[in-house]
Amino acid sequence: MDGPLTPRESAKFIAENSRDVFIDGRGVRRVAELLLAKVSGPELHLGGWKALHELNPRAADEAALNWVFVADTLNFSFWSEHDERKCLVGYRGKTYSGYWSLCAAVNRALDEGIPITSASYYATVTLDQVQHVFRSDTDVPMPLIEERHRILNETGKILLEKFEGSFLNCVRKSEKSAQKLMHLVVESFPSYRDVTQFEGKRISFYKRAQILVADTWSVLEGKGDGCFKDISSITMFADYRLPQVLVHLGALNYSKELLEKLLKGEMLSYGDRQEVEIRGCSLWCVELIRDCLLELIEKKGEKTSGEINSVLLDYYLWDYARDHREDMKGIPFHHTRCIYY
Ligand SMILES: Nc1nc2c(c(CN[C@H]3C=C[C@H](O)[C@@H]3O)cn2[C@@H]2O[C@H](COP(=O)(O)O)[C@@H](O)[C@H]2O)c(=O)[nH]1
Repeated sequence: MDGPLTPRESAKFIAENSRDVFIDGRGVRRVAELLLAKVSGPELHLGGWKALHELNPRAADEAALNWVFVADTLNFSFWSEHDERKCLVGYRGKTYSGYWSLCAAVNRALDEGIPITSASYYATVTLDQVQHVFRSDTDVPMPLIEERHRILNETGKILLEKFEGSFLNCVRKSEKSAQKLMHLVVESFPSYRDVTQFEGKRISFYKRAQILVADTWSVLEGKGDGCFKDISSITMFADYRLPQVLVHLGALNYSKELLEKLLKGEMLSYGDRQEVEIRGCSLWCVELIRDCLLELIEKKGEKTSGEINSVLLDYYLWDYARDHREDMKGIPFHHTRCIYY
């Protein structure tokens, strides 16, 4: 049986058939112009992954790669039903929420001597131990903690069986191809199979597999085993934050019916038509923003600090969403509880 459409093909197909989510061409251009001012700065540069985020590893070694692998294996579903009551993790004097609460908990465990990034540990870690490692400072636990436990055991066992317990071996098998690494991860680890249906076609987003490839490229600083010649074929990562920021910036719009549903906080299930349209149109929107930005760079002869690709645009927009949480309060994000994003 043929595989699903690639994430990029999926996004194009969804955007062409979407009924409740729309890309705004003027908004795309406005975002590209916002980004043009940043192309020579640190935010749109590979080095930003370490320079701008204190919780990310500083090193570019096997241990740092195993850190990235665990973080991206658990990189899903941090949103809470009531924003004022959520999981928080205090680490080295700062309090972290959302995705960063996961990273803070991983670093806290390592500081406590718990080898949470070692497959030989998490392949058989117990639920109690996982609840301890990812404990919250509030009475709201990290969402889907049982699923996280199941996925750690499953993923750890496979990493031990197929890759001698080291994600570096998985990276090396991909021979410096981002696409090969993405597909090797999806084939090897079931929890990364972010695939669903739309209008009778099998489509893929591979959100966690793509961000794993991107974070591998970043932690290895684009050098050695992380020198992916095709990193620009990786698309943005279809999560629940990027749609929110794209709507906030005017590049994406929802139908009245969908907006009302989201404002009420109604849940969408993984694979629902509207959930797929939100993810697919967001992905395609970032591809169009990238195309427009590359045109502007060409036209204006802007100096860039390296190759501009969808990975760096995604990182920038995700960080922008984090930094503009207050301004975005009125823009709902879609609530889907799943292990894929
Ligand atoms: N599209 C996209 N989605 C991303 C990320 C990241 C973390 N990457 C950072 C780490 C190092 C790099 O420097 C990146 O800045 C997490 N997520 C997703 O967001 C959601 C969590 O959001 P909140 O509840 O607000 O924390 C959840 O679905 C999670 O899977 C990204 O980069 N892009």
